Amino acid sequence: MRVISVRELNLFYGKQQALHDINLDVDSHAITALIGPSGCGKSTFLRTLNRMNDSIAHTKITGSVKVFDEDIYSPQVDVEGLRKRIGMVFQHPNPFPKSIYDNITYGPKLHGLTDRDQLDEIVENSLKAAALWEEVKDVLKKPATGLSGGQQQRLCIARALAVQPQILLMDEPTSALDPISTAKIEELLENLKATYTIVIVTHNMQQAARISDKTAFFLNGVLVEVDETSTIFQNPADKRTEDYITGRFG
Ligand SMILES: Nc1ncnc2c1ncn2[C@@H]1O[C@H](COP(=O)(O)OP(=O)(O)OP(=O)(O)O)[C@@H](O)[C@H]1O
Repeated sequence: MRVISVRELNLFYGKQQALHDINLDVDSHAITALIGPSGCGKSTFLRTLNRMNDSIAHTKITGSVKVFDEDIYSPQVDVEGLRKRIGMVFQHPNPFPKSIYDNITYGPKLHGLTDRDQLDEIVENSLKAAALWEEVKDVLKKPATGLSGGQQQRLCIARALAVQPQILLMDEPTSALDPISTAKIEELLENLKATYTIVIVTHNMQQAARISDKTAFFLNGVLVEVDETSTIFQNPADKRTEDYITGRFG
């Protein structure tokens, strides 16, 4: 099933056009990887999917982004509600300077949940889903900032899951992590896709090849090609994709 449908999307930072006529569909319960050289517009595109670009001054968008058939740029859209449905995890783990427990309950409390038992359950379920529960279950009241980088990133994933999103956007979630933490998060994403739809920006082509079902290749703000990941890496249709994945540039 198609969850996100982007049509003729253009994005301008002031006079500079960063995205040109993007058309892309994202399937449910799959991992879609966005790859391409630095500055090609991957992060900009990712931010358009939950309106994170709203907070950047002088940004203009044309075209449409539909999530579950709803145009997310229509004036009636409740942006806070939208971001509850479409969670985001960033490149550098950014836990709040609070306890592990309070990091997870922050979102649910913001949305009005106060029942202690329900909050406890959310903490346990989210940490289990993010494969962190066993490591932290006895130190839930300790500061999140005391965790390792890889644990902090899994905590940020758990925090995103705590408000029960339908879609997870991830902007290079492992680029600041060591290989063991990266492997743990990749394994985690494989498991999460049974429940969530995931769109991930990655600089690491092997990572895209390992974990994603579909891969979209961006170059200079243009979506050059999107296809099954195996096709993109073994038999791309466009010469520019082939040049990039074989390391001829970027
Ligand atoms: N907040 C901003 N204001 C103005 N221009 C921006 C802003 N963010 C990005 N850009 C420009 O838009 C273009 C695309 O940048 P973007 O960060 O989306 O690329 P990227 O592919 O994610 O790059 P990287 O892999 O280096 O993170 C670049 O030319 C960049 O300079």
